Amino acid sequence: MSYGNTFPLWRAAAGDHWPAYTRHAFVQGLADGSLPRDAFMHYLVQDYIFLIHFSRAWALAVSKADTLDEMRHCAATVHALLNQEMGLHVKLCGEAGIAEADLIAAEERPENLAYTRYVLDIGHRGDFLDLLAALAPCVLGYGEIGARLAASDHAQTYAEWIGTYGSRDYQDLCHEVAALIDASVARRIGPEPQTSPRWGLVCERFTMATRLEVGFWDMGMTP
Ligand SMILES: Cc1ncc(C[n+]2csc(CCO)c2C)c(N)n1
Repeated sequence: MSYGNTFPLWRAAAGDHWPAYTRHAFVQGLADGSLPRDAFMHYLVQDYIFLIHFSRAWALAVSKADTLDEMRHCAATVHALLNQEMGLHVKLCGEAGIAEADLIAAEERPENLAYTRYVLDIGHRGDFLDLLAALAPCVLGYGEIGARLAASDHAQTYAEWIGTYGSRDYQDLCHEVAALIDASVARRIGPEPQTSPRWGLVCERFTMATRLEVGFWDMGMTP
């Protein structure tokens, strides 16, 4: 299973960093239910802050876009993040006795800050495609993880999380983002992107964001 044409190339360019992210011990713990509850709650609190800054990055993509189609897609993502995806965090944290005010007041961990500010920095100094390359591991990595875990014989402990990212809706979104990436590559680099001097740099953005995802899971395991 894969998403589009560009993503498999970027994923291959990331080498061992990709499985270090998608097959991390944190992910294994979600699948078999062995992840300690306090690690999961700590991850969710940090991820709430992560999503705030990620929304800012997608909003930056709206202003970096060249076409209305790109603008519409990115604006819809900002809306979905702020008004839907963060709701899962508020709900799961609420069930554990953590109020939304506590989420907003939580102290951001450096690994979290490093990741989102890296993406924002790439977005500020690069173009739309640079920004998409830095955003892609987040969206498509969770898509891969969700699809794999949902299709496996997973424990019920974290079934809601697995169900969110393994869902048809989320998988459809991943295919849409992959199509957005493919169109953006064709538009900005051309039909043979791998021969362009830009290609290596774009792969670097993707790889660094992948490494920062590994750091985020590591952080999740140390509440
Ligand atoms: C550390 C971390 N990485 C990825 C995601 C997943 N995610 C973040 S934003 C978004 C929607 C579109 O960008 C998705 C799927 C997460 N929640 N936390």
